Amino acid sequence: MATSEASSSGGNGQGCDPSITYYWWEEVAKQNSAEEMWMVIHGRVYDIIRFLSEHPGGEEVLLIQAGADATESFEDVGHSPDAREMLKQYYIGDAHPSDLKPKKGGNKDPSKRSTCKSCWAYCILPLVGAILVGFLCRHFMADNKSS
Ligand code: HEM
Repeated sequence: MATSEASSSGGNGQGCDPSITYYWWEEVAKQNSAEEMWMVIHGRVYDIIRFLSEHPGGEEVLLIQAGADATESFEDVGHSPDAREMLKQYYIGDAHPSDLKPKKGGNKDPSKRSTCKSCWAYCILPLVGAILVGFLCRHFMADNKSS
């Protein structure tokens, strides 16, 4: 179960409801053991350890999503309203609204860098092309004049 230490983790941030326990993504990721297994679905944190063996879709799929955001996988399956109702009994709090969700496949910086790279390519390449065409035109015009 959630510890009081975990539950005090920053419920006083901007736009936070004092009646809700907020968890940082880092904390959620750590709760991935035989005693506690947390996952986030639509920004809400669930401790699904009691549900593991009962899940009609099997334990395996839940284990893969443990400690992470399972929203996409949960929705992909097209769970029934009953399944959504069941979620409530495992709810322990919300993912902290001011915490950034960890991205799959690395942090934000590399993707930022690649965006910048492509931006440079988009700006510089046409410029170099235009200069090259200008030089070629001048070269051919000079050739025509001299002959
Ligand atoms: C705590 C969260 C979850 C609950 C309460 C839950 C509940 C259920 C329930 C009740 C069913 C039976 C079918 C239905 O009523 O929709 C089901 C099936 C299934 N669930 Fe979940 N589920 C959860 C999370 C997940 C996640 C994260 C996945 C990831 C892929 C998943 C994959 C599946 C699959 C593959 C089936 C079988 C679907 C089928 O046989 O057609 N579930 N789940």
